[in-house]
Amino acid sequence: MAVIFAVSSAERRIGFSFLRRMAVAMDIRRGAMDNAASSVTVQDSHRKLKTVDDLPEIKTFRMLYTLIFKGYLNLLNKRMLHPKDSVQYGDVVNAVVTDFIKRIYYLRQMSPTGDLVSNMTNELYRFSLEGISSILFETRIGCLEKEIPAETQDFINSIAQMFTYSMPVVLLPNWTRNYLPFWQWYINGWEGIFKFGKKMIDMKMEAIQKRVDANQEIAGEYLTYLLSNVKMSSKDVYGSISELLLAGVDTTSNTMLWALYLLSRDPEAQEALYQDVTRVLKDDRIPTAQEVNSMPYLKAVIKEALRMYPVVPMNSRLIAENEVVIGGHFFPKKTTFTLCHYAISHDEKVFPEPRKFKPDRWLRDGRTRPNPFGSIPFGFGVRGCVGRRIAELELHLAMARLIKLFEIRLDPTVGEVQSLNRTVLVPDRQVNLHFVERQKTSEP
Ligand code: HEM
Repeated sequence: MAVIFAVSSAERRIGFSFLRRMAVAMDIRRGAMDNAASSVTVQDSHRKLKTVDDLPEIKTFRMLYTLIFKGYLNLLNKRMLHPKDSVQYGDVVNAVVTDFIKRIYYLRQMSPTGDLVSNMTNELYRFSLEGISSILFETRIGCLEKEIPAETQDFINSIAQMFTYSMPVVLLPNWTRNYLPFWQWYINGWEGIFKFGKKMIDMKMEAIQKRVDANQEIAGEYLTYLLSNVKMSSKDVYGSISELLLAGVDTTSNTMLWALYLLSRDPEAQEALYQDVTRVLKDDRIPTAQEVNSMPYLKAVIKEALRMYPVVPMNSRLIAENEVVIGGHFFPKKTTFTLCHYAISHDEKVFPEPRKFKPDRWLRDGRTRPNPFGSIPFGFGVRGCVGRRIAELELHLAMARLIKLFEIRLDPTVGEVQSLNRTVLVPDRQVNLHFVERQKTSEP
């Protein structure tokens, strides 16, 4: 039995319920729950304060809902959700991985031991932001350069500012906004994010227009597709790109961090991963997105890291229309269910030895595999994660190349890392890793 937190917004009271984990997961699969997410509550509370148009973050929520109700999400999904679509971003992601590896070499050289990279959270954040920006904006923004361009640094600071103050903004009563500075700092963060996003999108629009004027073919990936698709207004493009940008950075970077941390403590798993990758990549070639499909252990490592540290540890569903009985408990209409992915994916009935890193449990080699709904780190259904395939592509391509080049060892000063829930699951301390080079290769 897991503790699943159920909030009844209809009766404006909070209740706790003991539910069977799988019962809730199964109901999501059957689509018993509505598709609205919990952010509605935040939207409603903001709406009381000012009109929707006055507030940048309301615009974001509203745009997300517009995207869903106008069917735009399908448009975004079309370009992202399916493995065959995400494959087209393989080269873009690989170019970012190349620069990330260059940076790892540079940082190692600068370290006293010649192989240490400190503060991996920070380095992986740069990697993820560069990765998702290069997909969304179709241009590089310089996060992996030795000196980050000032404009990009402002953008990074704005994201941090918005996240830092989102907590006090949600927790404090609305009247405090006139007296305390948090609300304004939070809004300023959003403004910085939109300013950067808008500039990137406008630049792309200008380039597309020039090509149209010159009767040239329009070539490009994600943004070009959205901008040249008549169904979507530029305002909706600004909103959706900003949303994707925010959702795609901390999630991917922290998952990569947990996977590297787990591997650094498990030389056997690391060796199995090395064998899996080198079996496919016999020379110094860069793996393609398709080749990753022939690396089952690599995929299993990422699945297991997401099971142990589901980076989005909770997500919600609102049952809007019907009352339901789950696990013998009655829930009225308009009950918001918050699923605790962390509790679900540590159920020992589904995952024996749940606290042990065992990528093998995911292998399709004849063994009984866990119930696929035992771990659903990307959520499920129409409101499941839009960026799943992009995230997996980034994680798989980066991990394959890192493990081929280096043996990863945890710096002994780090100790046992605990996870903290800060909306995403983050480490409770700075994680430093030694990247011990395996052999000389043609990588920089
Ligand atoms: C390891 C990486 C990631 C994990 C574990 C993750 C997990 C999740 C989860 C659990 C949800 C809620 C799903 C639900 O309610 O059923 C979600 C939603 C979402 N994710 Fe991700 N995510 C990741 C990476 C990304 C990336 C890279 C992007 C962007 C490219 C992205 C974009 C989104 C968006 C836009 C939503 C909202 C979808 C909606 O509300 O309909 N995510 N993600």
